[in-house]
Amino acid sequence: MNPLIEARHLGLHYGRKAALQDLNFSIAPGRVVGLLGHNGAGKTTLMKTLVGLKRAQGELKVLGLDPVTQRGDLLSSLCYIPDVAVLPRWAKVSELVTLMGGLQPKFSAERAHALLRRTSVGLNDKVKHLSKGMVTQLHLALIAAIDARLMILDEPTLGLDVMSRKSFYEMLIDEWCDGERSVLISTHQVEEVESLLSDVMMLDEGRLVLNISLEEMDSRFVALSHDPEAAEAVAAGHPLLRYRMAGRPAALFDGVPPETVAHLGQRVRPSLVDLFMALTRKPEIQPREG
Ligand SMILES: Nc1ncnc2c1ncn2[C@@H]1O[C@H](COP(=O)(O)OP(=O)(O)OP(=O)(O)O)[C@@H](O)[C@H]1O
Repeated sequence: MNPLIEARHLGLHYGRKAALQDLNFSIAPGRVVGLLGHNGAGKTTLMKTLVGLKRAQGELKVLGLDPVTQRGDLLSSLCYIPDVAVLPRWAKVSELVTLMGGLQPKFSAERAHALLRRTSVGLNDKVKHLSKGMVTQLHLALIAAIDARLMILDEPTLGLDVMSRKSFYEMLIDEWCDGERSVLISTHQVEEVESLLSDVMMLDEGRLVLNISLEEMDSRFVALSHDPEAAEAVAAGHPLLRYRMAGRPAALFDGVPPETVAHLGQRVRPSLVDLFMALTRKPEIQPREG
């Protein structure tokens, strides 16, 4: 199957600042990919590049098209919610549905109505009277009613409470993902999205430090939960990260822990958050030695 996104040696500078550095990746159909990274890691820049709002060096094909020179064609098969997404406050929901129908040939008003029935947003409501969570649900309903192959969401649930975030992701997975379409979602809610994702891409200061399926992640990374007395001996095995898991010290290894330390604790499954911390930690959050 042809990948929906194919990027080779992507790089982008803002003046002297390297925002994206030599990124190589592809996204196949039917994937739900999480794009994780600290503030300023380059997530928004990458997403803008994928939708043709920024021009990067290197080779990039999205749905087989060049996002800058073939942007018009690309936007007919791609949905994108930017991090600063806004809907016109004066508009009624029904007016937005009509507007979308005029703008997007692959938009289905019927589908939008069906999606909106899952939410507490009414067709006669005005955007300015909706809560932040309702506006986000409305936005997703409008975007998910487009029969596209790829959806790009930049921190779609920012500022929403936990219930609104949950219902947003439920609607996305139940109503839009069909095994053929792919979604790329950037988020800081690493714990919450872990169960939704098929793959994860981690950016750190513009570099792709991990690009892996959740299945591969499970088989590749191992955490060792151990007694406090074993801390020094475990540290000698050069783990990626030392941290605490369920109140006990733990160490995260890329691959099986070395024989010298494997017997010192119990092997446990590391979470995505553990891995994120290990691969992208900033000096201020590194565990203290000793
Ligand atoms: N228009 C711009 N001009 C100059 N520098 C920029 C511009 N936009 C972003 N940057 C810089 O590029 C880097 C990547 O920024 P970007 O917004 O892509 O990160 P991000 O991962 O989306 O961050 P956040 O999680 O805070 O939204 C940062 O160092 C940022 O300061």
